[in-house]
Amino acid sequence: MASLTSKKLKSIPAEITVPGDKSISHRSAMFAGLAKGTTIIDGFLPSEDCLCTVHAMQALGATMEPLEEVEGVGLVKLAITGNGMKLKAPEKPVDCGNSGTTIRLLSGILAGQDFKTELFGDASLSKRPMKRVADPLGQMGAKITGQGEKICAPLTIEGSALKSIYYKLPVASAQVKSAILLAGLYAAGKTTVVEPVATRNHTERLFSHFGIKWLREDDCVSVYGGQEPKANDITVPGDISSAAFWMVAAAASPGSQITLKNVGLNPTRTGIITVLLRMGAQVTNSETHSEGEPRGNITVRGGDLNATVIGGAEIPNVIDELPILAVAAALARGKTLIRDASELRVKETDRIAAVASNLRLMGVTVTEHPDGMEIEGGAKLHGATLPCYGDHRIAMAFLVAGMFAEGTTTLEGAECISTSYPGFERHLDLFLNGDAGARPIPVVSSVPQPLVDKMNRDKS
Ligand SMILES: O=C(O)C1=C[C@@H](OP(=O)(O)O)[C@@H](O)[C@H](O)C1
Ligand SMILES: C=C(OP(=O)(O)O)C(=O)O
Repeated sequence: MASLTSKKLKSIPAEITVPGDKSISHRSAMFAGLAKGTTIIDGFLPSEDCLCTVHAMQALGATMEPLEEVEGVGLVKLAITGNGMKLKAPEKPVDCGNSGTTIRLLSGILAGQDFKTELFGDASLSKRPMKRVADPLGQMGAKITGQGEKICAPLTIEGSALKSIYYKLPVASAQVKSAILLAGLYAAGKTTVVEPVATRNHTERLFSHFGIKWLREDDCVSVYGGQEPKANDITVPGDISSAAFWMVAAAASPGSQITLKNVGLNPTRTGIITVLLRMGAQVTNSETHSEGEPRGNITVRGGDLNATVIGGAEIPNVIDELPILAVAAALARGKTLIRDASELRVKETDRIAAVASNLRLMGVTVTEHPDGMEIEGGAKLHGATLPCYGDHRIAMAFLVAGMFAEGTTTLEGAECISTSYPGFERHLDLFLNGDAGARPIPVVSSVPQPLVDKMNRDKS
């Protein structure tokens, strides 16, 4: 198993451009595969998770042409050609890898097909609850079966002619909301999802981009069935959830400054900026583009961080950033409380238990609660050999923690980082060793044949 090592940080680079947004890349590939005609996706995130979505859409009848690759990162520009909303039955079970977004959103799309599909994933995905999508999609008329009470993968999805529903989400989840809205496109009439707390709205924004009408009234999001996405080229902004690691590294380094270039600034995702500001970092953003998915540069100036409380309606907005915010809390003065975040227990691993255990191994006092944790900031961190629990966000968060610890910190099983951040190691190196060893990242515009073969592998 690959391990990655971190040590005291040498310098904060002036600028970093993180790869494309994961949520938007998944959805772009799905919508493009449902549209008749060709959509060019630029700034695509070629992470393991998003490639699973591309392979799935290929297995369901869409075609994909690779257009541009960045060395050490992967395919960042591709063309997807769909044949409309009616997909082709796949020849074999569809592999969703480690990706909750892939399996849950695809379930919504497959609920409206006239065939049966099997979806499976890796050991981590197979433990995550799919009942949250099986229940509403079942009410719409699809037949979804899975393993045990939580209806875990492998799932079988037997699509049918769907009926629309009015559904109150029992948990704040953009994946569940999106699965229902996607199924709503296949249902007669108006499908409405009521959110207990607002979650990321990329599906809605992409509906607009692909010409699908939807409406938001208070806490309700609705879509009418019978609409079909229209192919429309898209440029994906950088992922604020990936930028978060470097934002915290800079925020906790008084006197330093970093600019994260071309990051998505959708207000349903920028909670990390609010939290870091509250903790005492200086954070500014300059929006360069406000249509569709807003984007721009984020500049963080480090300072002495103070403890805070993170909870309530803020949680869905920082859900994937909580591991690295817990690291920020360990570096801050005072006791930070994270609450209302029990959803962290059903991610790639139990992120409350994993963060608490790894922080303790580095010398931090942490009290675990069912829905969060209390972190005593200000202790001197010491390096340690830590597990990732197969979770990319745990791996990256603790490699950043290692930059503030005495000695070295080793994350075992760090290959899981490719789930969301190809090229992470090269960026980490800029912090640990400075610019000296860095090479410019070449863009290869004609994609090498082995990659073309790899990308087309699942078509057969
Ligand atoms: O819709 C999405 O793209 C996502 C929603 C969130 O999950 P939940 O919907 O389970 O909260 C988030 O944790 C995940 O990384 C991506
Ligand atoms: C939870 C995550 O993703 P997913 O649910 O798509 O596996 C994540 O990226 O942190």
